[in-house]
Amino acid sequence: MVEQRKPIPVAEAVKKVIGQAQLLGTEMVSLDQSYNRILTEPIIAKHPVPPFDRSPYDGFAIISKYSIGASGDNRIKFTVIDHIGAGSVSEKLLSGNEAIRIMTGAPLPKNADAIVMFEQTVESKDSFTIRKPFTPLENVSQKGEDIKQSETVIERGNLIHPGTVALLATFGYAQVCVSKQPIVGILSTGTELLDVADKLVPGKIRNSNGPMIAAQLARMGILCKTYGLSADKLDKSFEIVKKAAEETDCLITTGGVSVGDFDFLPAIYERLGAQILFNKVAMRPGSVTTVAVADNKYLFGLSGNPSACFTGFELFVRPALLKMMGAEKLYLPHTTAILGEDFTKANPFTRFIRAVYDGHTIKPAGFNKSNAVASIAKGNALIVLPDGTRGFKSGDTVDVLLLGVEEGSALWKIE
Ligand SMILES: Nc1nc2c(c(=O)[nH]1)N[C@H]1C(S)=C(S)[C@@H](COP(=O)(O)OP(=O)(O)OC[C@H]3O[C@@H](n4cnc5c(N)ncnc54)[C@H](O)[C@@H]3O)O[C@H]1N2
Ligand code: MOO
Ligand SMILES: [Mg+2]
Repeated sequence: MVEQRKPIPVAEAVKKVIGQAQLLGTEMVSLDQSYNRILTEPIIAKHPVPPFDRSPYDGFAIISKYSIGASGDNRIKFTVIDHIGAGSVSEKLLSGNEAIRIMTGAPLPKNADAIVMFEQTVESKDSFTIRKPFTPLENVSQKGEDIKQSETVIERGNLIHPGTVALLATFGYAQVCVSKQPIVGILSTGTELLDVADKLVPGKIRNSNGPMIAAQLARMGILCKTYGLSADKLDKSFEIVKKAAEETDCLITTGGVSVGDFDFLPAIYERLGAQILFNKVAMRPGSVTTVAVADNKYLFGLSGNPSACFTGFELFVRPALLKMMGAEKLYLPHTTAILGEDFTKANPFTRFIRAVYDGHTIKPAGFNKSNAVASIAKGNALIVLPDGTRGFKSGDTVDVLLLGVEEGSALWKIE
């Protein structure tokens, strides 16, 4: 008799998975190695930004009150007494209608309080005239206008992206405290599997799941240990899984999780004494996705079917690894979009359809069965259709999860 499995809703499955995450420690990395890592402490402003009042334009620094009364009919003249570029400080004090020629980024001279852009002047040798009055602080980039001293600019748990790198550099973080990364193993199970470089022979296919998952991890900045291929032999597979689980924080297997005669992952989990969090999710593809925990380590039993495998990674593995790294934004960013074509197939389970999203409209990325490969390659998003009996029409608004976005969302929006 085939085993009857009880499907649980996707949201519940996600919750169960992230509930098991064991926090990894922290480590220091150099700033140039910090991209894509998770900050373990907030970035607090060590000084104001900018650190001094400065000129945002190429022009002249003046004392604004000496420009009062300037107009087209009454041009006021200023005499230039010094000349500075960014990186230099003028030691001169202005008096009356004196000005300092100043370039963008240079600090405002001591008693100047306004900047006149070159375009606002008529220049002669060592002097210029203006035709409008300037107010105090006009055209001045003020100290702290971007960031106040001691302000928490970025909270801990955020991903370090190029903007974060710029901020860290601004405050002089040559070393950055980030969370350690999980050691993740990948094992592709299936007697039918060949290596990428192998020639096709009858009944066999090349392993596409292993390299795909390695790339999904790489997209998160995580390296992996590859355990290669394992034929569907219970004892042998058990030994490899046991060893791989010992050597990693998280082992991702693909294939062998369903109810087939050669689907041995359920038996392997049992032999390991692993706690099964679930072995059926009310979703398509990936309904047979199984997640277990043994010795505080994750065992992700992703389906062998490529689209199911891909989806299982994005929905479950990704947030779990991010949670282990102390990240706050665990989930694929959610949006809604207009369905660009009919999708009439009814859904007994929540359906995740690999799709092409152009920022407004979204369309399924072609052949969309669980065993499809092309749609994974073509898609940049997942359409999420709720369970129910009706199909969906072109023009309907649908839920969308975005793929490949650097930083995730703190909220899970799918039931
Ligand atoms: N009687 C039932 N049969 C099946 C059920 C079920 O509920 N009752 N579930 C179906 C669903 S849904 C899926 S999905 C698959 C899941 O199967 P497994 O996770 O056990 O995976 P395999 O049987 O090992 O392989 C499935 C399919 O994927 C191909 N595959 C496997 N590994 C790779 C790889 N590394 N690269 C590329 N392709 C791979 C494999 O050759 C099979 O074609 O079970 C259904 N059956
Ligand atoms: O797990 Mo299967 O992918 O639902 O089709
Ligand atoms: Mg199977």
